[in-house]
Amino acid sequence: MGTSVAGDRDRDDPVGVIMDHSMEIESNERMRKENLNRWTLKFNDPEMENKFCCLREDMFKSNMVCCFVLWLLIVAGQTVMLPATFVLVGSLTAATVILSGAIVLVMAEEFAWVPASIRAMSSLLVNNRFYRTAFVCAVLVTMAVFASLSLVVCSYNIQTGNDIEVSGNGTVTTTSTTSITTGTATTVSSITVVVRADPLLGPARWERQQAALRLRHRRDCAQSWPNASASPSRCRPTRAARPVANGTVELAVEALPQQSEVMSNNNYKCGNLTGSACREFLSKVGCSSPEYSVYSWVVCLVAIATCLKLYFLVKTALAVALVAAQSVLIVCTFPQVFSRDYTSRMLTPATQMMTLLAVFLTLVIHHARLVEIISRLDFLWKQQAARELEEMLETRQNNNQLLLNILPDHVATHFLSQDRPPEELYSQARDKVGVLFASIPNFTEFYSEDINKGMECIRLLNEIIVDFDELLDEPRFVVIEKIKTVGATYMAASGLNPSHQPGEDEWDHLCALVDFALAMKTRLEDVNKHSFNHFQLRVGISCGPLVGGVIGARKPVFDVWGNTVNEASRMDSTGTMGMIQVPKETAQVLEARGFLLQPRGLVEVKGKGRMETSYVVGRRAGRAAGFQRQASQYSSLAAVVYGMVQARRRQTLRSKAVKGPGVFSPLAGLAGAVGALGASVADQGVAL
Ligand SMILES: Nc1ncnc2c1ncn2[C@@H]1O[C@H](COP(=O)(O)OP(=O)(O)OP(=O)(O)O)[C@@H](O)[C@H]1O
Repeated sequence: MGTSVAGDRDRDDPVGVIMDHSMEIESNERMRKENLNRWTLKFNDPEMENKFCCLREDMFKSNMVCCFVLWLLIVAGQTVMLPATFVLVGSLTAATVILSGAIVLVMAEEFAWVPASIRAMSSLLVNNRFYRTAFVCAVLVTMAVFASLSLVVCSYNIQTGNDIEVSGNGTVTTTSTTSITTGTATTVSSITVVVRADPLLGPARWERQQAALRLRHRRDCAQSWPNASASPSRCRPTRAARPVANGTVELAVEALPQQSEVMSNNNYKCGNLTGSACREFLSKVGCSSPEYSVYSWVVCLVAIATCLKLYFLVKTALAVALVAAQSVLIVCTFPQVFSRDYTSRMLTPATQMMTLLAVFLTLVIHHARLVEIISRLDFLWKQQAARELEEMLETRQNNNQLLLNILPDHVATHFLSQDRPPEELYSQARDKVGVLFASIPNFTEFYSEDINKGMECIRLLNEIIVDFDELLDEPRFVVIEKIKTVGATYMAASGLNPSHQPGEDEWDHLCALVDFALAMKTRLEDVNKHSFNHFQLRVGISCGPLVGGVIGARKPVFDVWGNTVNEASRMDSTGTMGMIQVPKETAQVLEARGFLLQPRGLVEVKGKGRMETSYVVGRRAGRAAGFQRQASQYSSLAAVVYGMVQARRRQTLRSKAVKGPGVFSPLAGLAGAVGALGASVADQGVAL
């Protein structure tokens, strides 16, 4: 699409704009060649074609309304320009009613008051490409057929003859008449009487001759129009007799029918009337502008073009069929209408009309092809954009998951927030935090590089650590954050997250930390049972103030520092296998909260001197853990997700173990698990 490049470039720079434009064209061209069939413009990929065909067409309704407006334009044009005969008015009214019904059907989906069955039909029409196409074709054909009926109105059969003999005293007269066949009746439209004048006739005789002629004409006129008396002007000679040549005079009388009496007939010709006489006659009978029928067809072609989403081959077929039918009407069925004497022009009316239709046909086909290409390319771009967006969201979700697994929830949230100042150092000082160091001192005895270069030992250590991690998924340990593992030492802290509101007791999290240490011991005993080992846990816990933060530009880690941390580490290193050692202050806090403690006495601690410490034996009977879970939804979801990652990882590790020893790669396993997890979380609609 080239928008990113365009975005960077100065929009006022004409060279940049031209380059962007040409890049866009080139990329569209490439996309078209790669994906679309050259002739049918269908997608090369059937699946893509299927998807495209199943798209709901939002413009269908507006296109149909547009067609209806164009029909009203045809109606207005024909009503104004053509004689308002029964056939014309009837056909236009019928077509308008039919098309109105079609529009109501199309729009029915929008209105609640329309019966449900009609709304269902409407919805089917809008959503199903096949029905939609058939419907549009039916509407366009209806428009074209009814627009063509105006031609029939212009069709009259005008015949001429010399069937009227007028004789006077001693004079011989010939007449020529023009008659119009209207339906079954033939009426005389004009009589031209040529009288050979008798030079011997005196003025009185000549007058009598004229009177006789008028009389005769009135008789013929009355025969043709029984109700001529109602409109005597019809049978009145239109001009006085005039001498023509060589002693002859011409007396012309015209009896023109009223427009309302003109009936249609398929055989139309101007008889022996030519040139201006023909045009004059036609203007009197009301069919002086047959080209308006052709203009109506042109409007029908425009209506085809307005149906933007109609498949271009269907549009082409419709337009070609319409123009072919119209050509047949012009050339074969009604040739007289378009073959009047237009000697002053270079092209006959028929040729002019055919040229006009050919030009519009070409335009409509070209437009249809362009619209089809654009809408299909647009579809491709949208598909690509949707794919990229999906990938982007997945990557983002995976990144978030990784961050949430690496950092404590509240720290990850801080780094994921949009309004965080860039390059800002994250650190936090907390007053009342618990720190735990839990090590397996006899793991070093177990570790041997003889078995698969130590991989099996690492695998077992990993199993143990994963077991400890799983404990953190329990709601009661939500206030505990794993900080890291150093060798076979597990380090965790409680009360770090400022968003965890303390309950009644601000040291609840410390109690949870001690419970966690007890649970770790139980887990390790389970591992021992299954692996026939005798690992023992040595735990040191301390509480007090510390500083937490993220350090490092590459592979940043969250860590904690301070005397409390050092003290906890020392409690571990100076502790006893299988025991939880705490300093005096921590022991007091725990004792007050129902823990059973066994004083150890004074212990020499590096850098501190002699410290009074105690062992935590467990909870006193009857004092259950009083900690109430106060996790935010965010962190509980993160815990669930993390648990799923770990479960998946364990499963992978176990299945690998069953298959045989292999190289263990925790990061690869984690990345794979996060990838799979991202999908599973997305499936469950969990928004983190
Ligand atoms: N953030 C931390 N992560 C891991 N261990 C820590 C951390 N902070 C302190 N310790 C550990 O706590 C112990 C006590 O630290 P302290 O700074 O008091 O002593 P030290 O002089 O560094 O002792 P040593 O020489 O035994 O490491 C150290 O063994 C240290 O490894």
